[in-house]
Amino acid sequence: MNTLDTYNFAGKRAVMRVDFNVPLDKDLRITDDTRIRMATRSVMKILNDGGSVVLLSHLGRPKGGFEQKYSLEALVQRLSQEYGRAVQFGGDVLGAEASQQAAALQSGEVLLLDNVRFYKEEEAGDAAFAAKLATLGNVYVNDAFGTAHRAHASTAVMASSFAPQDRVGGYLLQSEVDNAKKVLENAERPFTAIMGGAKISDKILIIEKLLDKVDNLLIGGGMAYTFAVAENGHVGSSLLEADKVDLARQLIQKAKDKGVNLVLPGDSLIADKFANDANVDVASNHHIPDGWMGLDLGPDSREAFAAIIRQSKTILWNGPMGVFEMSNFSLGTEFVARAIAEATAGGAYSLIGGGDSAAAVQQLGFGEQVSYISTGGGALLEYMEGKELPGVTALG
Ligand SMILES: Nc1ncnc2c1ncn2[C@@H]1O[C@H](COP(=O)(O)OP(=O)(O)OP(=O)(O)O)[C@@H](O)[C@H]1O
Ligand SMILES: O=C(O)[C@H](O)COP(=O)(O)O
Repeated sequence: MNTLDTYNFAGKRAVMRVDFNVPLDKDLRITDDTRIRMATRSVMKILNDGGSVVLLSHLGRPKGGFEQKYSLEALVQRLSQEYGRAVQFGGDVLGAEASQQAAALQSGEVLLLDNVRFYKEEEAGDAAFAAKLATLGNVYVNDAFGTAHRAHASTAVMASSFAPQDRVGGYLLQSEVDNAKKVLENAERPFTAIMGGAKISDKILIIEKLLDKVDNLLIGGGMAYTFAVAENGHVGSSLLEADKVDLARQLIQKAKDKGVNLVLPGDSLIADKFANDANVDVASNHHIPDGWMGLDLGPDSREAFAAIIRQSKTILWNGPMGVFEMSNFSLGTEFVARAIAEATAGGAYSLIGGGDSAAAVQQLGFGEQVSYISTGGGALLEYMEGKELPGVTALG
């Protein structure tokens, strides 16, 4: 892959795919700007070389066609502040204004175009659409790691409109791949993976893959209750994927066969409704009363999880341990985050992936105390599953 450091952008106009799919509140204010900040080094390298930049991104999942709530216009001010110059907004990616503004860019200038997903052709990976996007610049830079698992027009297909030497991987893309490789290929032992979040169905492939790699696999969050049922537990009204119980049973058996220490929570904080002001109690994960649901790790499990994490040398974490958005059910996630920070201070390598776990680590103030927080959710998991990332492959 060509890297930014080996390319001189003086006099060049880079069309750069970034993943600025950042969360916005109802007033269209950015609530987490991590993905913006993480791409800044790449943008500044091009500008400092004397090049100009045309930024392409998606935001959310529009139906195809303009929708204000998915417009990247909401980012212009933040980007201008980030790059220390007025970022121009060119609107519709295929509009006349966009191509005129792109053509008129001077050295050191930045143009942001609107959401590429306002065209259905983006997600379809349409070749003609991709070729039009490619006319916006004379060198293609992809720094959109978070979207590298999508074979879309702007993330992969348009690369082929450029000569191989003019397809460049950005710093973020490169460092994400390097960090993921470190865990996949050179993990120091004990290697512990912590999986949480809502659903097993999203994470089956990664769990299976990890069983070949890790010493400890800790499973928390909503998906733990399907495993509890697989062990003949009673989980009340906790989150349950009834059609995945057999699969959970198979994963438990596979872990045994492979000698992996699969750890399920022994207890949970249970609530009588899905709300922060619910009545709360503690129960064994196998004996949750009817009408109650497990919303966080219980006191024994959070200690047990933390103890294993503290003794680990490589740690991969994806998905919160409970409904951490509600303050009364965030303690399990906080224990895990703190234990990871402690292990990291003691020399362990820790990689955090997934939008919610990354947000949790930042919110709890441990952002600076882990080795790497990935900007990828699905992209990181797919890479870890051993799948090729089209966004990376397209760069050659
Ligand atoms: N016990 C539980 N019951 C219900 N929901 C839960 C439970 N534990 C965690 N969750 C929910 O799971 C959600 C996160 O799951 P998800 O699988 O999306 O995590 P992620 O992989 O970190 O995030 P992303 O998909 O954004 O990358 C959170 O909203 C959290 O409230
Ligand atoms: O947030 C993400 O994971 C990326 O921006 C990809 O978004 P998508 O899942 O809508 O393709």
